[in-house]
Amino acid sequence: MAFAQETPVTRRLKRIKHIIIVCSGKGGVGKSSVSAQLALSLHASSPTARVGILDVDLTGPSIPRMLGLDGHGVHQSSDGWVPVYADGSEARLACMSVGFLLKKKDDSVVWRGPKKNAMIRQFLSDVRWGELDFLVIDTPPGTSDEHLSLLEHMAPVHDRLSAVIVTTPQAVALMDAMKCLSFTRAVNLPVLGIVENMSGYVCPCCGEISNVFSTGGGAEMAKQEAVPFLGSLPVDTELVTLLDAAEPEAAPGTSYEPHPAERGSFDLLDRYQKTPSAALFKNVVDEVMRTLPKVEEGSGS
Ligand SMILES: Nc1ncnc2c1ncn2[C@@H]1O[C@H](COP(=O)(O)OP(=O)(O)OP(=O)(O)O)[C@@H](O)[C@H]1O
Ligand code: SF4
Repeated sequence: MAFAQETPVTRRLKRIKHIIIVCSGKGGVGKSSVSAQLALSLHASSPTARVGILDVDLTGPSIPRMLGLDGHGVHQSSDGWVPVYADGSEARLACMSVGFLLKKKDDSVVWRGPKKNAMIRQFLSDVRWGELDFLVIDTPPGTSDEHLSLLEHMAPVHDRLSAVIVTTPQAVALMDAMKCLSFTRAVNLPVLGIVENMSGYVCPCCGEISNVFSTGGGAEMAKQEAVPFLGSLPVDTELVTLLDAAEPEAAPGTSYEPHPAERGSFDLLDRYQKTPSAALFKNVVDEVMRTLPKVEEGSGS
């Protein structure tokens, strides 16, 4: 697609087919883990899928840890920032996060709006994503400056944008998810669907899913608001063990000292596929694939 006026942002984004913004009304409902799983599952959906994940949760970047990429840094090439690849030399799962710019992973980011806006513009204009089928964007909880900056900078590619809303089944989370949905309507951002996370509990012994608390609120909300329901994901202890403890792999007999340009070599992709969550998330991806053409067609009209 040609743009009326090519800008540094459109120059990068024109080679990205679909951009999925992951939002939640409330913190801690699993937005980052859903973003990470969406990227991992889209990557696994085809041997040629090219996926990027951009973490714009600037004050709480958790994507590097979840993908086992903590400790990596950003490498500057003559053509911009090189993302860190979570799948090693295959280079089909590219990741960029403010976490890669911090000297220490526990450093905090205390920035005002203009600095956050500049960082987001730089992520969109300077990262050498190359051709991507999907770019998944993990955003901060609620509706923030970061969301507005993203939408402003990506206005020329608005017809490729859509949102996934993550909620948990509890009433308070659903109320906040409703606010998130109102925001997407106010800014004319098409919604791919709602994911209900932490819906039930997978027994680590037998894999049976028990409904410890209420479930089904996300599906009900989707029905009432006439948006697609993408699926329910239970609390999965295997997933926590994998994503929360993900550490970069050290070569045998060495300590891990990543070079900024080094690519990830972590076997997280294979291990994720063996969790109960991966099988359930495949249904979410199937729904995403079904909904995406309808949503994008609608946004272009
Ligand atoms: N389905 C799940 N099963 C088990 N643990 C989960 C699940 N979803 C998320 N978690 C865990 O819950 C915690 C919070 O998840 P996550 O960081 O994804 O939430 P968030 O909504 O992005 O939070 P924040 O508000 O900090 O951005 C993490 O430790 C994560 O591993
Ligand atoms: S779900 Fe089955 S294995 Fe798990 S605790 Fe209950 S009875 Fe035991």
